[in-house]
Amino acid sequence: MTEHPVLETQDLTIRFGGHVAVDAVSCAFDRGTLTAIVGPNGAGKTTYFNLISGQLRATSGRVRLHGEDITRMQAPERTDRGIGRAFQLTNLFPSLTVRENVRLVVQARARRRYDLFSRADAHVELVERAEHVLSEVALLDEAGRTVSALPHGDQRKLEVALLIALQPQVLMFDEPTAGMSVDEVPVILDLIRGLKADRDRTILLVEHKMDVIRTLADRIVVLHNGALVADGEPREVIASAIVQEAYLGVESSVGEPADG
Ligand SMILES: Nc1ncnc2c1ncn2[C@@H]1O[C@H](COP(=O)(O)OP(=O)(O)OP(=O)(O)O)[C@@H](O)[C@H]1O
Repeated sequence: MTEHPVLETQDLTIRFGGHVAVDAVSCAFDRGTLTAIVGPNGAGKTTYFNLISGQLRATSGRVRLHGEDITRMQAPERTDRGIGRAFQLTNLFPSLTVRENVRLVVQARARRRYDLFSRADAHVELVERAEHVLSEVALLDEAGRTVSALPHGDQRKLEVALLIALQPQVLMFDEPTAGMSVDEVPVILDLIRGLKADRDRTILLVEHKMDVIRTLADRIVVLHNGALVADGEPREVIASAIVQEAYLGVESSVGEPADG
């Protein structure tokens, strides 16, 4: 039996009026890999993410998860099946504590997936799972704090915690370090690196900062005008003529020297 890639897009396309924002993108993502999706502003990166997570419907083409066609599924159904997208700050409950926020997601997940509520020890298990998630993102010490009182960096950690709480197999991060201070960035990168260490996870990362991409990505996919123009091992892709031409002139952060 052929093993399907965890996630795959085939000729995935979306048009907004006459504008093709994602143009016949075919790409497969395997278990245990972290792929950075890069490209100039307006290249279609976020739109591609929206098509995968279900926020947008494709004009044509397919999205498959473990070989199953999910192109027409709504976003929540895709989440149930294992596609998790990092929460934005707006999804947090600011007046609840960190722990309460995590428990809510753990609980919602359990209710949908495991029917844990039918079991006597369900509560204990949910509590333990939430504590485990909190420890994974090093937020145990802040667990009792109200979200609105958390420093910005910890709120961003909580976003990652909520993603983990969903127990997705595919984890999608859209510019996870955007708007972060210099000392906050390494913390989130360490978290993503830690997630990557679990070889069952498949991570997709939209990111502009080339130093971040260099340290995290196993592979780089380049979008330009909605189309996939390069795909491969980071060093090769960065050095390729098409990236030098199509990307370097436009996105200056990519032009920084390699760190070895
Ligand atoms: N809902 C929409 N309606 C019309 N056009 C859209 C819509 N969403 C995206 N676009 C257009 O599709 C193109 C791709 O946008 P997208 O946000 O995916 O680019 P991006 O690569 O994520 O850019 P950035 O790096 O600036 O975030 C842009 O030209 C954008 O204006």
